[in-house]
Amino acid sequence: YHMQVNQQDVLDVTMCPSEHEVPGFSLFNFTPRKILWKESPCFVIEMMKDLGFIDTFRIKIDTLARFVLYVKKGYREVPYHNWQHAFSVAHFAYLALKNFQLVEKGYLSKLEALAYFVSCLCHDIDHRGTTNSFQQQSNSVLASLYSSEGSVMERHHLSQTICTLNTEGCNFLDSLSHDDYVKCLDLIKDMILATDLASHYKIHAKQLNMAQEGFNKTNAQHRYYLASLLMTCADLSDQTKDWTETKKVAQLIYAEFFAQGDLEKKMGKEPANMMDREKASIPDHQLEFLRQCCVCIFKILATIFPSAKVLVNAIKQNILCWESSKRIFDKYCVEGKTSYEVLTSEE
Ligand SMILES: Cc1nc2ccc(C(=O)N[C@]34C[C@H]5C[C@H](C[C@H](C5)C3)C4)cc2n2c(-c3ccccc3Cl)nnc12
Ligand SMILES: [Mg+2]
Ligand SMILES: [Zn+2]
Repeated sequence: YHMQVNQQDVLDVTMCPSEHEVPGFSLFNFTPRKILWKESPCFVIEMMKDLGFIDTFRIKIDTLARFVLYVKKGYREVPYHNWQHAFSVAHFAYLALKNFQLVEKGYLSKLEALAYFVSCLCHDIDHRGTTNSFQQQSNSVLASLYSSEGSVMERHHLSQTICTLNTEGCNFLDSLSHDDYVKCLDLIKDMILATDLASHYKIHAKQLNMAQEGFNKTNAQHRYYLASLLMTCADLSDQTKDWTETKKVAQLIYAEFFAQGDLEKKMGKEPANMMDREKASIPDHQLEFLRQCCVCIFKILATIFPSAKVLVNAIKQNILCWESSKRIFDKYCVEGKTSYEVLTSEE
């Protein structure tokens, strides 16, 4: 683990001009993918300053800058699960913290808010663009390490996060009290493991129940369900943006899925339909995913935070767009094009 981040890079980030006043930056319809890759580390620092973390936790900026640069280097150049995804997920955490006033209204403690933001930034570190089931199928090193506990990739992302914190000059949490430090790492563990979508499906009913009963701040289970919900919403936040963004993100996700499918075919394995570029019907699969998974999760969020209603509406809008683009897909697919060719062709 000897990737070097040079001192000049660290200085550039610590000196980032605070006039990063990008109009609409803290609104739900802002698309963080438009932030320049080179400037993104500065924006991470700006968001943490704006959220009050620097003062509350006496964070040294140059240590934080080095941590952020190592985390950014820790992401691979895969189509979807790259640094840009991490940055966009952390940006949603920033939006949620500000717009739902999660700390001000007592939903999260300041320490939980810090853990939430950091977990979003780190939740997919060193992702290879392949799924947990692929780790088992291919008997990867990560599977041999973690498959007995499940959530193979997520356990690896957590391990990479801890390793980065323990890298020389990167532990920006070292001014926390011992108890707060242990508590923070515990929270980061729960939050990163919560991003395994298979785990989300297991607690979805309980989260719905919690929202209907009414969130109880003194109930530890409720706090755990809310933290998990906030992680899943951040991870899926691309789906709450406008159609152009949603379509662009779908191209990246399926580029990853189909690359895995191609690999599985080479390994003599039969890929799942959603991974097979010859069989997948992208609009159908996306309509199912948005209707079965996304809308439900953001409706629970909107039950607790009424201002999240706009996010549910954005997803419903994207469902309509997938339905109308499905008609176009069906026409072209009759002519023998695969749905990926249609998705990536300029309309
Ligand atoms: C737009 C969009 N579509 C997506 C369609 C499908 C799936 C997906 O993993 N489905 C499942 C379906 C069942 C039960 C579990 C395990 C497996 C079997 C595979 C989940 C994810 C999708 N996804 C994600 C995303 C979120 C978290 C981790 C990885 C990813 Cl890729 N982020 N955006 C999207
Ligand atoms: Mg993940
Ligand atoms: Zn993710």
